[in-house]
Amino acid sequence: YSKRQRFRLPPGPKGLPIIGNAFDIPVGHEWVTYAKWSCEYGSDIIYLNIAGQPIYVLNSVQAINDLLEKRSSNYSDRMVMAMCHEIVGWGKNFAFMPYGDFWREHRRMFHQHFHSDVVSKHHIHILKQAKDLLGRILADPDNLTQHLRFMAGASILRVSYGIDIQPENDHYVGIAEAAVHSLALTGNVGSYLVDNFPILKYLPSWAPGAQFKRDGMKWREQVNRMFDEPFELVKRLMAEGKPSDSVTASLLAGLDERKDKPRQELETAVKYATGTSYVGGADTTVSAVATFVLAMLKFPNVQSTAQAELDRVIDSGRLPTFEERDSLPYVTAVMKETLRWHQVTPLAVPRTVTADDEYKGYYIPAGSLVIGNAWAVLHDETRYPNPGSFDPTRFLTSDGQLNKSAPDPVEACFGYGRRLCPGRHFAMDTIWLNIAFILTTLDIAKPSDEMGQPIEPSGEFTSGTLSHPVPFKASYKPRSKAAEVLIREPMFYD
Ligand code: HEM
Repeated sequence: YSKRQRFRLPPGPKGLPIIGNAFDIPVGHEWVTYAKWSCEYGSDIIYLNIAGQPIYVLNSVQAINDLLEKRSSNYSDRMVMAMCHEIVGWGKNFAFMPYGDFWREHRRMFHQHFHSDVVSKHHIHILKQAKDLLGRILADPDNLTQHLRFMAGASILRVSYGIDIQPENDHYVGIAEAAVHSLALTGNVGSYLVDNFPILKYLPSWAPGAQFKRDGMKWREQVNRMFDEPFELVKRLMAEGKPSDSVTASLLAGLDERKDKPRQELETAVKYATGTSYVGGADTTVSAVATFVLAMLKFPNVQSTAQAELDRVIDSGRLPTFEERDSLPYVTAVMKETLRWHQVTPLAVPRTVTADDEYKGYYIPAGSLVIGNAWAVLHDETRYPNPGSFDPTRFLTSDGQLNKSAPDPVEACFGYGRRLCPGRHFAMDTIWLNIAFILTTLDIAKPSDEMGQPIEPSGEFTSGTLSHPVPFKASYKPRSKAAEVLIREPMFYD
């Protein structure tokens, strides 16, 4: 009896011998099923096991705070996946590095250039790309995702390496996109047999059945190019006495004072830390701004209320600035609601447990995978009533100011504890400004079909670590002649 008590596990679907819950886990939108199970089993912590790998899904803000925040030192490790991290080389991305000193070095370097007090030095690049986006949308309204990718990729590459990318077929974007493609193919636990049986990684590439090794080596080259090429460019320019104004150049310059570690080791950390920013920052921002546009189609009253606020605060003929953020609480609430309504990363990035633990009388062995279900937290009716509705007023007081005591989606949408997204300030500034620029200048509406009927967006989202709105059509019209001029005229940051 005492042994059974000691190894008591949380409730969850029963599963089959050996393979466990392999067939219970839904193929898509797992976050919704996990939240449903949580209600059905009456437990905010759910247990699953896939072929012997224990998985704990946390479905409440309390469980997430208790484990991923308060016991962060035990819950900050990542699972090493043989295919993605080792063979293809995505282990260079510090978001996937095991918890420890090596990861800490990268995180510290990244933090120096993206924490809340310094992120404003990147505003000029965010402004330029947000303004550029307006013209692109207007010129080619059917390719929103492509324009958002340009906006996000261009600002992160400029900030990280000082690279101004070409409007079409840019070399560095091409390299990064090719590399990121392999992350989508290999990044999910269980996509490759070698993840469950790591011994297979020692198979030679030529061996029958080792196609994964051959693919892996090809993808590895792309990943290496993504980390190496822009970094080498910055180094070359520095050697020629023409250092770029960039995070990489600044971190490299700072290494001259470091005597605690060999130079080569520190340079590698700079390379990996800045290389991670494109992967962490490009697609995530794309998803968030696309979600905002989708919400404007489905909730036109929100769009008009936000535009009324902008018209009140911003004189006609100019764009909002970051300095005016405090005077635009409704626009800020739209950004918060965008991040809450649908999460870019509904299950964040899973953790592994370093040492055996116990929570609410349940046993959590070392090596378990722990998933914080951000979607469940941000759709918890007790904290966010009527969670399916896009309602920015949930973050406002009755007199229209930001309500400091309302729950904030940042509690879950950027992850948790020591591995909380370090790019969140940059991300929120980018999303806020793009929302403010779009609402100031453009009216977003459902386009009409041949019969003149409005085309409804499906309102669906893709599955995977990163979730995007399924592509939808929208029409965009300048809100006035002045807005049209504003979009076309160069600004001081162009
Ligand atoms: C809407 C935008 C974004 C969302 C929703 C998002 C979300 C996340 C999440 C959920 C994690 C994992 C946290 C955890 O394990 O608990 C993460 C990690 C990370 N993010 Fe973001 N992110 C966004 C934008 C960015 C941007 C713009 C950057 C870079 C400028 C960035 C850089 C990173 C890095 C470097 C990590 C790894 C942190 C670590 O493992 O220590 N992210 N992000």
